[in-house]
Amino acid sequence: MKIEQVTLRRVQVPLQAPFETSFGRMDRKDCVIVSVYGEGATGYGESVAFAAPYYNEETTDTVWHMLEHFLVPDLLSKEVKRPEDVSALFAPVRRNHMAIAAIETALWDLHAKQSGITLAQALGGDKREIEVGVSIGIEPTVDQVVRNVERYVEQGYKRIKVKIKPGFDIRLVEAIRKRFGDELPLMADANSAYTLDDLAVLKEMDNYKLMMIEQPLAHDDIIEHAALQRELRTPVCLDESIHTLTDARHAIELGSCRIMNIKIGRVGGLTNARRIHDLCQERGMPVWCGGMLELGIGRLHNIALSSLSNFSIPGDVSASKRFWAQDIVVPGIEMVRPGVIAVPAGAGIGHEVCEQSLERLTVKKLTRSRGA
Ligand SMILES: O=C(O)CCC(=O)C1=CC=C[C@@H](O)[C@@H]1C(=O)O
Ligand SMILES: [Mg+2]
Repeated sequence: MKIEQVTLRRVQVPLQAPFETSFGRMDRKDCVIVSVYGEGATGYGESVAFAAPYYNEETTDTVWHMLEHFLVPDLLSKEVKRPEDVSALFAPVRRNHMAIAAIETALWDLHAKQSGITLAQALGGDKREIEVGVSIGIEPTVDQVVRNVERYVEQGYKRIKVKIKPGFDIRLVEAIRKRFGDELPLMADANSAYTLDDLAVLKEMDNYKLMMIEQPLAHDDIIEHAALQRELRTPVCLDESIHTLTDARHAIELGSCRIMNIKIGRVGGLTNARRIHDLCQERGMPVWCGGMLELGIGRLHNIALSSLSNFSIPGDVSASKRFWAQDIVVPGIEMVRPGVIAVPAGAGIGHEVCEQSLERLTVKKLTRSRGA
């Protein structure tokens, strides 16, 4: 692969409406867009770290720092044959997975474009369409969340995920079941808000036929999740706890979960995401693709990844209008039928990136060239 230049842009975009989880409330996206240039093509990546370190330890500032001082200089001083080599190139770097993923995903896009194939094909995905779900934040009242669920059910989303926290859990799922019945594919995401002292509440969740409960316990735990899973009929799904292929293997072997959420950023890029997908497939564990309130670039990477066959549960891969008045990709991401998004047929991520919108949203920019 020829890589001649890299540009970093920090962009800030308001969300259509604030998004609240057990760890806080967000009202804008603040991320780094990476453009890598080579042989007349441009590959794009998008960092998924948030501005503050409450989902994981990375932030937009740490991502920028890692890219500027370590990852971009490293990449521009070495030869990379295939995007898979990037994981090996950055293997000596401890953690900072979201910074690594921001540039690794851009290289996958560049590689697919230089090869004239779709990103899904480059990854080995064969689905033409994917079923999608939506993630709904915490609101001041249960009624407001129920109204939001109604809106997204009407839009056809195939799976509804609601955010829960202690005191805003049983009442919520009970109200949703009462309004929509047991057939609605429903799950809850706790973002690590509980401990084993809350076992009674978590066991009560078993009464509501949830598809799964996501990351109920500590962000860095797989031991207590295994103990919890033994107590619950509802499958536990791990999100925050899985950073590496080894974490995934340990969680499977310990019985810490029955479903895995794969986020490209959390695991350091598409190569590792695919490895975890393959391992879960071998071990009979279904996976789905988690979202991080991405703009179009990140969403298109998620769509390509979701084209792999073991992504058998609809992921958090909602359409552009879920979060954005106007996306940075053209066309924006839309459903082709209720709850279904087409895997793009164009080379790489398959949609154009609107460079004008990017420039307008950019608050900081840096360009580095090979040999400069
Ligand atoms: O991007 C989406 O559509 C879903 C967003 C979402 O549910 C999450 C984003 C970021 C952090 C968390 O709150 C949560 C998750 O944990 O999966
Ligand atoms: Mg989650």
